[in-house]
Amino acid sequence: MEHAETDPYAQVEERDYEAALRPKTLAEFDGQPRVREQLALVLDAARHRGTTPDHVLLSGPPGLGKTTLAMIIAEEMGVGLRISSGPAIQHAGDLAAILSGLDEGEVLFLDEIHRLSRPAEEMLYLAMEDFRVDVIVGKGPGATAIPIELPPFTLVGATTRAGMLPGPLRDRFGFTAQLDFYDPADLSGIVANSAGKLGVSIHPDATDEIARRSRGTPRIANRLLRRVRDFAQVKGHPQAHRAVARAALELYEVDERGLDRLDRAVLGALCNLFDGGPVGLSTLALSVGEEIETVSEVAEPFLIREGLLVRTPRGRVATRAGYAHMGLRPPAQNPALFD
Ligand SMILES: Nc1ncnc2c1ncn2[C@@H]1O[C@H](COP(=O)(O)OP(=O)(O)OP(=O)(O)O)[C@@H](O)[C@H]1O
Repeated sequence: MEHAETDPYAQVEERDYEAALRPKTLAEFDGQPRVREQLALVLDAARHRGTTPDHVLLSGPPGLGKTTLAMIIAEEMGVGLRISSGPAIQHAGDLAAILSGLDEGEVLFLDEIHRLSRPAEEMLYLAMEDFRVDVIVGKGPGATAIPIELPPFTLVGATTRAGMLPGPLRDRFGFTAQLDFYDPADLSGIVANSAGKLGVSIHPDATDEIARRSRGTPRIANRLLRRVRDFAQVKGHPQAHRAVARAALELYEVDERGLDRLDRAVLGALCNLFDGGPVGLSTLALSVGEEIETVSEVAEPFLIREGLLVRTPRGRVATRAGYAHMGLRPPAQNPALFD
């Protein structure tokens, strides 16, 4: 999903780094106060009733803490966690195997749940509602459905696109949370905590600088912290202060507002190649050599939120602020441009 690291060794390192920094409990989870409070209530209610918590749907852009929250739910309930994802489950049989292997009370985390195949999705309806799956044996008129009882479990589904989930699936989640981008103060706290876990000495000015450039996303904040830490170490600064953070982030092409290479490429292409638009998503993605999903789910939500780009029915359009940010002058006559 994320575009930054493509080297497999770097990916493993990145995963270990993320795992080391993941908050383990709800109390350690910074930001998203509403979601935290609501989720705490869902978990408390389940503890009171002595049942498994309701199924939970988490939606929001990548890197905001969906996987982390799934892990926290299992940790807080003192149960095991199984992890899979929509694209990994090709056939309904794959899902039946996962479900029937669950232990009582376990949490099943399904990432990218909007990408489940139709038969798997239908199997999930029954599993979520009645803790049962019907396994079809045989073909044609002789086929029979063998019901398999499942232990009660909690499904935690994650999606970057809640709108793409079919209604019947969405309706079967007892609790739905939309994760929002984090504000800089929360991100600054996350960076300070992460620095503490890593034993990195960092000045609050530098955590603020990192937070401001992290696009509202903890994953990016932690990643930028790593760049700043490396830079400070290599250049021999015992403490990372603001100037060190700025120099490190400039080196890695993260600008003042947090736009990275991909964001600038998308916005630059929109302004320079397409006169500000409107242009279709697939053409725009092609022009920057990226997957459509990467552009629409990683770059665009941030550019839209910053008021630099707008999605219209006719395609993507740059705003005047977008032009200004790229240091470009908007074309005199493009009636489609937004203010
Ligand atoms: N609220 C938070 N407080 C502290 N750290 C956080 C928080 N949310 C996320 N993180 C950190 O950000 C990183 C990414 O989080 P996570 O993997 O949970 O995101 P995600 O929403 O599941 O992303 P994706 O959709 O790409 O899988 C992790 O290292 C995690 O520790």
